[in-house]
Amino acid sequence: MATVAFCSSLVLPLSDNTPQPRHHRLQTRRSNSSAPSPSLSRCHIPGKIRTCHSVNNVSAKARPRPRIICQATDRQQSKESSDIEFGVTVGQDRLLKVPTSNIRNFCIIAHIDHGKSTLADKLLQMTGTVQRREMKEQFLDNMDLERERGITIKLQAARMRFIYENKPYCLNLIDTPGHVDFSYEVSRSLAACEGALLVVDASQGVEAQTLANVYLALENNLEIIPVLNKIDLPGAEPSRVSQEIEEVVGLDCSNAIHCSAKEGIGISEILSAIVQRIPPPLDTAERPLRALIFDSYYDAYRGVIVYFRVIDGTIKKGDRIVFMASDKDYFADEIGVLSPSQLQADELYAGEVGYLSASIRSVADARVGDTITHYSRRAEQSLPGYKQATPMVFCGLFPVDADQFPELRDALEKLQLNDAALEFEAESSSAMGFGFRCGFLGLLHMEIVQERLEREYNLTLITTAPSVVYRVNCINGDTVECSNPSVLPEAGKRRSIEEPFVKIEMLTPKDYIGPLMELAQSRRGEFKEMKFITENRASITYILPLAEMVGDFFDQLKSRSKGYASMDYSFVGYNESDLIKLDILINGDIVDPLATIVHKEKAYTVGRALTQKLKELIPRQLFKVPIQASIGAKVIASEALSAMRKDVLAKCYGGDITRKKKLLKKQAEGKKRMKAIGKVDVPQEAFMAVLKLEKEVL
Ligand SMILES: Nc1nc2c(ncn2[C@@H]2O[C@H](COP(=O)(O)OP(=O)(O)OP(=O)(O)O)[C@@H](O)[C@H]2O)c(=O)[nH]1
Repeated sequence: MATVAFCSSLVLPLSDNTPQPRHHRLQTRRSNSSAPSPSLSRCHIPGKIRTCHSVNNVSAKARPRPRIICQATDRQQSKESSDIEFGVTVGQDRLLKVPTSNIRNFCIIAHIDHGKSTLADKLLQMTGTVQRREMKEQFLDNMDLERERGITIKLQAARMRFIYENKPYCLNLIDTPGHVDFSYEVSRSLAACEGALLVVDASQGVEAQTLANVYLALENNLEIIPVLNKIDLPGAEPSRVSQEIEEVVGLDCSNAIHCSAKEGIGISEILSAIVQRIPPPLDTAERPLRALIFDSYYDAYRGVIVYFRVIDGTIKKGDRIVFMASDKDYFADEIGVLSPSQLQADELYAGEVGYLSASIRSVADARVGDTITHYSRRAEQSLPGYKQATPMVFCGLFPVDADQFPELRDALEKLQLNDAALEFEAESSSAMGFGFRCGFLGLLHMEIVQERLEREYNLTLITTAPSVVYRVNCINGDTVECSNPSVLPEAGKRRSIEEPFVKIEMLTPKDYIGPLMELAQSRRGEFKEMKFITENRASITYILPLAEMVGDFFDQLKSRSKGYASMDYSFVGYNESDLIKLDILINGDIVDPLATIVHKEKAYTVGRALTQKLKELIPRQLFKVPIQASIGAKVIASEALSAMRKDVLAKCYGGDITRKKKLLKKQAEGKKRMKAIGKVDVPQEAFMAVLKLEKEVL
C-alpha cells in the first residue's frame, strides 16, 4: 500500500512499521518568535483585490525578504515547513532543486459549480499549504465578486508539498475559471500543466462545459483523472455518472475517484493519484528559456506581477527577459513561487511554476499566453497558442452624474491595467452626455466590469444595450468595423453588413429538447445536429448570431429547461445578414442612443415594443408628441403622446357653437406653434427603461 503523509497537523496514515520519512525540514527566520509572523493580507490595489504575501501589512517593497535555510530532520513536516518551499534557492542558503521527476503540474477542470474551488481549497488544506485558521472558503477565489457570486473569474496558482512513499513532491495547482467568457485563460492554464483533474458533480453528470474543457485538455495532451464530486449528496449517482463520462467523453472511469470536496472525502486518493498518474514535466533546463504566462495582474507597488510556468530553461532573479509577443524587455526584479502567497526565490527551473515582477507598467505588455525568454539567449520560437483576447461584446457606459466623467475615465484606466481584454474609447451622445464605449470578452465580463466600477469606484452608470462588432462592406470597397449603431455608415453607402456567428452546444435532458430548439430557432439559429449522449440526455448544436446571444439567451435557456440544461459556445466567424439600423424619433428628432442594429425580420417587433415603452415613460407635454421607429425614412411603428390640454370651453357657458369652434381652433394653432418650437425632455429613467427593454427584445 502506498504510504501517504500530509504536511503539518494532518493525520498521517503511516503504518507503525513504516519508517518515518527522512526529509528536509525547512525553517525561515520568520519563524523566530521575534519576527512578525507571515499573514495573508490583501494588497490595496485599486481596481483589483488580490491576495499577496505581506508581513503585517508592510508593503511589498519594504518587507524583509524571507531567508530559507535547509535542515535535515527526522520529524514530520511542521508548521514552519508548510510556510516554506523546498526546492527554491534563496539568498546564500541554497536548497536542493526539486528534481523534475518530483514535480507535478495539474489543474482542475469542471463545469460551473461542480466544485473546483471547494476541491482546490481542500487540497490546500490537506497538504498544509494553507493553515486551517487562514482558510476561508474558496481560497483561490480572491476577488470579492468571485466569492460573492461563487464563480472563479481569474485564475490563480498554488504550490503544494505532498509526501508520497516517503518522497516529497511539489504539486503545482493552477485554478481555472469556469465561465465560457474566459475559455482562453482556461486553455492557457491547461497548456501549463501535464495533467488535469476532471471534476464532475455526481448528482448532475456531464455538462456542456465539462465537455468543452475535456476537449481542451485532450488537445493539450493532458493526463485526465476523473473525479466524481459531491458523493455526500443524497442524489449522487457516481456509477451512472461514471458510465456517462465513459460514453460521452470516452474516458476510462474504472479508476475514477469518488470524493466529496465539502466533507473532505477522497482527498488523499486524489493527491496520490496526482503523483502516480500525472507525468512529471520534461527536464529541459538546458534549453533557452521559454516560460508560458498564464495570468498577470497589476500591483500598485510593484507593477504587473506575471504568473508563469517554465517550459524550457531556467530563469534567475535579475535576468533580462523579453516578452516575445509584445517584444518588450525588462529585468526580473523578483521571482518566486506561489505557495499560494508569494515566496521569493533565486532561480526557477523547467517544469516549475512561479511569479515574477519587473516594474512592468501595464498588463498589456505581459499578456496571458505570451512567452518569456532571455534577452541574451533568445528562444527561436515562442510557445504555441498565443492569442490576443479580442472583445466580442460592446456597450456604452455613461455616468448618471455628468461630473463623474473624469472619475469614470480614471476607473476604466485602472481596471485596464489589470484586464488586458477590456477596451474603451470616449463617446458622446446628445441624450446621455459624455461616456465610453467599452468592449468585453462576453456578458459576464461586462457585468463584472460594470459592477466593479459601481462598487469599487462609487460610480452610478447607465449602460446601453450590449451589441456586437459588425463588419460593414461599403460600396466604395472599404470595410468598416462598427459596434455603435449611431456611427453605422448611411444606407446608401453600405453594400452589406456581416455579423459574428457562434456555434452553441446545449446539453439537456430529453424533456426540454422542444423548448430549447424553439428558443434557438427564435434567435435565428440554424440547426446543425442533435445527438443522444445517453438515453436521457441530448446534445443540440446550432449556429446562431452572437447578437442573439448577448441578450437574455442564457437566462432563457435556464428557465425553459428548469435549470437542467447547460451550454457552451465558440466563435465561428463572420457572415452576411439582412441587418438594418432602426432609428427612434421623438417629435421628429432622431434619438441616437436609442438606435439599434436589428435583423430585418425583427425590426417591426422591436420597433413596436420600443415605441410603446417610450409612450409609457415620457411625460405628456403641452403638445402632441409622435414617437416613431423608422428604417431610413420609412416609419414602421408609431405611437402618439397626447397633449395636455386646458379646457378652453370651461368659461363659455351656453354660447354659440361658432364661438366654441373659434376657441378650439385658437388652441390648436397654439399647440401647433408649440410643437414646432417645443423640446421634449426625455427623462433619464425613460432611457434606462428603454435600454433595459432593448436588452430583452433584441
Ligand atoms: N454537498 C456538496 N456540495 C459541494 C461539494 N463541493 C462543492 N460543493 C458546493 O457546490 C457549490 C459550488 O462549488 P464551487 O467550488 O464554488 O464550484 P466551482 O466549480 O469552483 O464554480 P466556479 O468557480 O463558478 O467555476 C458550492 O456551494 C459548494 O459548497 C461537495 O462535495 N458536496
